[in-house]
Formats: sequence, structure tokens, C-alpha cells
Amino acid sequence: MSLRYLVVAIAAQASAQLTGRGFPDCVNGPLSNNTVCDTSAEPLARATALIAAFTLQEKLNNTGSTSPGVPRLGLPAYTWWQEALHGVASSPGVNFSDSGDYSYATSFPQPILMGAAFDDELIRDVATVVSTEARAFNNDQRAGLDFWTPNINPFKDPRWGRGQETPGEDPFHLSSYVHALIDGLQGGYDPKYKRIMATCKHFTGYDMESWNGNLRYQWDAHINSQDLVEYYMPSFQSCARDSNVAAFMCSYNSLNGRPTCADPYLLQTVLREHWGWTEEQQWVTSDCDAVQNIYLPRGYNDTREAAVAQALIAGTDVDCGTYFQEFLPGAYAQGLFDISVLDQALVRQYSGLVRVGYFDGPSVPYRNLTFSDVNTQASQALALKAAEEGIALLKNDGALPMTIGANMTIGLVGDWANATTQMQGNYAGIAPYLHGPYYAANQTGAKVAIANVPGGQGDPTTDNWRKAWTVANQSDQLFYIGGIDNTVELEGNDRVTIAWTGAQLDMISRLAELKPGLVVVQMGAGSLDSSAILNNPNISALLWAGYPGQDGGTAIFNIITGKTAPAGRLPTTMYPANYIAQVPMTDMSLRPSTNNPGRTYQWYDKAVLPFGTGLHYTNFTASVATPTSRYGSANGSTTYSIESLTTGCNETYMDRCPFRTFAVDVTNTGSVCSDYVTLGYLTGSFGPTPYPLKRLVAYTRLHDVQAGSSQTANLVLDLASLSRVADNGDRVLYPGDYALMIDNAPLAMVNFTLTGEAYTLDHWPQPPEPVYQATDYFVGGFGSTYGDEIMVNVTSTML
Ligand SMILES: O=[N+]([O-])c1ccc(O[C@@H]2O[C@@H](CO)[C@H](O)[C@H]2O)cc1
Repeated sequence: MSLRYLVVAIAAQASAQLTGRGFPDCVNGPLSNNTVCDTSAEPLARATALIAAFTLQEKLNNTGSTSPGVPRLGLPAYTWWQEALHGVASSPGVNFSDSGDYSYATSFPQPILMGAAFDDELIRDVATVVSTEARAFNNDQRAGLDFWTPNINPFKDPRWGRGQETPGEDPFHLSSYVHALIDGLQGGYDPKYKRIMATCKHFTGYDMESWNGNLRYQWDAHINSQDLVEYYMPSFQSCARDSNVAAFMCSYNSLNGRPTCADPYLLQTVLREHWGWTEEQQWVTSDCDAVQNIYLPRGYNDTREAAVAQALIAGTDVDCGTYFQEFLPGAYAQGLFDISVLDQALVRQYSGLVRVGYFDGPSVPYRNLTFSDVNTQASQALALKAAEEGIALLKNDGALPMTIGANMTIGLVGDWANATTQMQGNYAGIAPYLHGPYYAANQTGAKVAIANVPGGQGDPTTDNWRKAWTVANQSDQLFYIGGIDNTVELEGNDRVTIAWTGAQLDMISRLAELKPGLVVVQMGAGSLDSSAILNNPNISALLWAGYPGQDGGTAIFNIITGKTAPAGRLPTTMYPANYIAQVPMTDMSLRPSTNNPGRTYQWYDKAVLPFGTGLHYTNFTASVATPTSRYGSANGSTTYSIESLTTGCNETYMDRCPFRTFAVDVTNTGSVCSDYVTLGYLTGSFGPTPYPLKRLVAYTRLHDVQAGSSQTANLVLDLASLSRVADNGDRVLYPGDYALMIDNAPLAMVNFTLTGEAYTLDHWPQPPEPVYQATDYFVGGFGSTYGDEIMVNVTSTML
């Protein structure tokens, strides 16, 4: 080791001791003789031995997101709160340096855009880079080993400010996406050493920040068992049961009258018992201050001590906040919980750390990762690829792809024209570079004129309009790059309109009149009613580009110029602007009813642009080849008995049993090489009425389908895909007529019939009766309750 590195290492060691970071010393430290340091022992036994060495006070101290450790035992402090939504992110446990090494990390697109790629391999690759970079940060004592990602609440209501953090609205899509993601973050289902610990959040029924006086910290989601199992639970089941995620986060909202962090039905009966999530070794954290919120503002318990005891007993193991640390001592003194419950929570936390090798010294794989493994050329290419794969072409009159020559002047108008950090969205880290549209336009060699203005404010005499007009007049080709961003959709902030904001449509239509052939690029996650753009013959093309990350501008211009062919698909429904007047955010039901036109593509058919929309620069046809199956093969119309489907499967969970693999031959009949996302929807008359319009049951992305050639997409259907959810939450196979339909405007169709008696694949544990409190819904003004204890008097009514 050179002197310089020795000095740096000693300084880092000293700083680690000061901040309490670093690893326990299992060689010379006080724990060296404790079983926790015995690498041959089982993780559970190791964590149990560690906790047995704690005093009562030490146990009570280590219950919060900032845990002091036990200096007496040489156990360092540990911060549980790290974020990594689309790259290692700025958060309490992550420490970017001011310059040089560790001053940045790869910044991928927001999940909403990566979801639009419908490419699970891409997601696995992205997550592998994120976990690699997280480990490098950890090795330099700049981050812990658990990360509070992913956010997999389905993006059901187009107003939700946090929809950008999710892969979209469809529960099957989310489940499949998150399975690949956790695989990449953790390094497989049950590796000896996890790469990092992932955390599925927010469990569950959370998809509203602030609507009509209802705040996320206190509102109560009323969800029946059918909607819960069918829509709100699948992504979490995928996390717990099928992906073995290390951690869960309970949410701010209550569910059917019970704060989720104090609900044993959710945290014990469903999560740990029904889904078999390893009871002793995986942990639940609360959302930040959600434990406090049980008491204030909810008043769910009469005292703070009762609230913390109830959360702990229910199965919340870590409190993001300080309520456990402050009030568990009093609760214990009052005899409100048994010490074994606290022991169990601590064992769960620390066996999590055992499983990432926290106690195992430098022999642990990943300990040799350094800053040279961060933002490598391959990771940069992957960030670009992820953005390109997600971008969806929504309108094209043939103008795209277009040649942009050096002899041209191109004009960029709109408030995303020179985007930088805007491209990252929320829960971002520090990117190595931010190549926005203006940067990328300049790389084309053309002259670039720019008016970085936020819409037209409806008045053509304004300065913004003058700037835009000047640019338009100079341009051979004009682009409008706008939409929405974190100023209108964000955590804590749901949208109040799903029309284009800030009179952008007015400016777009005037610019299109001036410069026919205008290309519009729509940024942001949430639905925007683009009818006027779609119907305007002077607008040649509309691209949706979400939040595209560090190389977003390059991705946009690569698509525009045809360097990359677009194949992304909308992961959400784009609704008409008046949709939000038809259903309150607080209505959690999916099916249409008197005050609800139906939610998501499964139940609503008046979309401006449906889920799955995405045009290409070429044409595709598809046919379903002879399928392969345990039950023989057949094409066209076939009949199966339910009995034959359910016998002979050895899966632990019956719904995982395979039904058939449909081999879909996809042919590129046009002249441009392109990716193609094969979407498989199930439709038909079976199970409880009403029937969904259709339901995604399989997807796969084909890469580089050459012009004039074919590739095969294997769509695997299991019994869960065939099943419907009964009123009581049971997952059931029903007799009836089924059709598998390939793509939105179906390119191919296979019909089959199931006969016999309905068969229950999964008996849903019945919930306790809902407990609705008078203060479930608030009307009128309400100050923020986060982090303070001021209770504001409000009038309350049930909607
Ligand atoms: O006080 N803060 O700075 C603060 C910041 C974010 C915050 O939100 C919560 O914290 C995140 C923890 O992962 C959850 O996804 C989110 O619901 C809650 C509190």
C-alpha cells in the first residue's frame, strides 16, 4: 500500500469510527468470540447470539432507522435508510463526496420509463449495476447495505404524484418487473451473500399523497378483498413469496381502518404466514414516521406507548423515525409487549445484515468493488439503452425517423428543451452527466435554436411566446419538448389536472400552424390528454419519454433520427382530461360503478391512448405456433378440463403451475430493423362478472428483429394467469371461454375452453372486519402533519 493510500485508509477508518460507519471487527473486536462472527453458523443462530449479548437498553436503542449500534461490543452504528430507485440515490444513509471518486453514480431512467420497455432482462441488468455501485459505495463507507427500493404500488390513479417511481398500472407487469429487479439487486433468490437488501414498499393500498384534504399520513384506504388480491397485492406477493426480498415497508395509509404498520393481518397473516416470507430472518420497516402517525394524527391508540407496542407486536421491526426509540422503553415498563417480540425484531434486522456479509470481513464477494466499478462505460451504455427502450412513439405521420443534417437549423421549444436534473425525477442520486435534449441536438451537427420556456400562458403577446416564435421562425424543423415534471407531480403532491398544463397546448397548436411538421416530445410520468395533438394534422409526431435519466436527450434524438427504432409501450392508460372529475382519488375500487367509470385498461375503455400503445418505424405480424405444454399441444380452439390442469404439478404454490407456453412467431414485414414487445392479453367470459375487458398475462421483448425476418416470443402462462379472483379474495380457475390475444390491436388470437368445476388455487386468509373511524376522510384545509404533533380540528365526513 502506498503512503498516500495508507493515509487515506487511516483517515477513512478514523472517520468511520466517528460516524459509526464501517464493519464490526470479527477478528480482534469484542464480538470475535460471539457466534455472530462464526461464518459456519446459520444466519438465524448468528443474529440470535448477537442480540443475546445486548442489554435491555441496547435493544431499545437499536430500533430506529438511525441505530447507534453497541459500542461496548464493537458493533458500529447503522443507518437503515438508503434509497436507490433508479441508481444509488441521495438519502440519509448515502454520502456522495463533493468531488472526485464517489461524487456520482449511474442515474438510470425513472421506473415508469423502464417499465415501458417491457424487458425484464433489461431490468435485471440495471438492478445488477445498481447493486454493484451500491456495494462500491458501501466499501468506501458511503452507504449501508439495505436500500428502500422498489416502490411497487400500482399506478392506478393518473393524479398520483409518485406514479413516476413505479413501473406502471398493471399488476402482472409489476410482478414480473419486480421479480427481475430483486434478482438483480439481491443476486438471486437465496444466494449465500446477497448483493444488497431490497425493500418492497409501500405495503399496501398506498397511491395518494394529498387529495381534497386527505393526506397520506392519515387517510384510510377502503379496499375489498377482491380488489386487494387482484390489484394491490400481486406485486407484493411477487416480492415476498416469489423473489424472497429481504425487507418490506409498511405504508402511511390505513387499510380498512387499520394503520398498515400496526396491522397483524397484513404483516403477519398475509405476509409472513400466507406468503411464507421467512418469519425470523426478514424485516419490515415503517415508512418514515408512519409509526408516529399511528398515534398522531390518527389517534388509533390512546397513548404513544400503546401505538409503538402495537406496531412492534404487529410485525414492524424497524421504525423509520424515532418513535420506537422514544416510546418503546415506556411501553416496556408498562408491560405492553414481551421482550421476546423486541428480540425477534432485532434478530430479523441483524440476520438481514448477516446475509449481506456485514460480519464476514474482506472475503465476502463484492468487498473488492471500488469506484472504478461505478458508472463504467457499460453502465453508461445501459443507462442510454434503458431510456431508448422505454420511449414510446404515440403518433407518426411518417416524418420520423428524420435526417437531421448539418445544413439545418433545428428549433427546441418548451421547458424540457434544456432539461438536466429534470430528467432524473425524484429519488435520484448525483449523475455523472446529464445530457438533455439541447445537448443531444447539438451532437447532430445541426445548428440549434432554443426557447427554454414553460408553455405559452395562453397569451401570444408574452415574452415566452416571443422567444418561441423567434426560434420557430429560424428553424427548418421544430420540436416542442414539454409535458410535466416534478413541479406538478411529486411525493406529497398529486396533480389537480391531467390536461397539459400552463397553456402548453395553446402554444403547441400555434407553433404547429407556423411550422407544420412539428414534433412533440411529452415528458413526465402521469397521464396527459393529448387528443389535440393527436388530431392536429400539422403535428407530425408525438413521443413519450418519461424521465429518461442521465442520457435522456441522447435517447430522444437517437429515436428521432432513427439511430434506434422505438418499441416502448405506454405502461399506463392515458385518460381524457375530464376523467378525474368522474372518480375521487379516495375511491379504491377498480370496477366501474355509479361514481367510478372504471380504472386502468382492464375496466375503462375510453382512453385517449390505451395502455400498451407504442408505434414502430416498421410493421409486424404475428402468428401463434404450435404451443408446448405438459398437457400436449394444440393450436386454434382447444378444450381442457380443470382437473387435468391441476393434477401432477409439484409447485409449492399451485398458481405457479405451468399451463402452456405459447410460441409467437413475430415477423418484421417492413424495412426497418426494430425491437418488438409481444404483449399477451387474456380475454373472455369466465369467473365473476363483470369480466375485465382484457388482462395482461405475459410479455416479452424481442430485440433487433431484422426487416423481412422473424423471431419467436415464448409467452409462458401459468395457472395464476388463467385464474380470476372471487369476492372473498380466493384465486379460482373457472370454466368458460378464453382467448389469448397478441398485442393491443390483436395480431393473433388463440381460443380455448375450460370445462368442469371451478377450482380454488389459493384460499385467501379472510381479513378481520373493517374498522372504519369517523375521521377516515377529511374535507377542508389541513396543514402538513409530517414530523410535528399539531392536531388541527377539522370537520369530517365519510364520502
Ligand atoms: O422527512 N423527510 O425528509 C422525508 C422524506 C421522504 C419521506 O417519504 C417517505 O420516505 C421514503 C422512504 O423510503 C418513502 O418511500 C416515502 O414515502 C418522508 C420523510
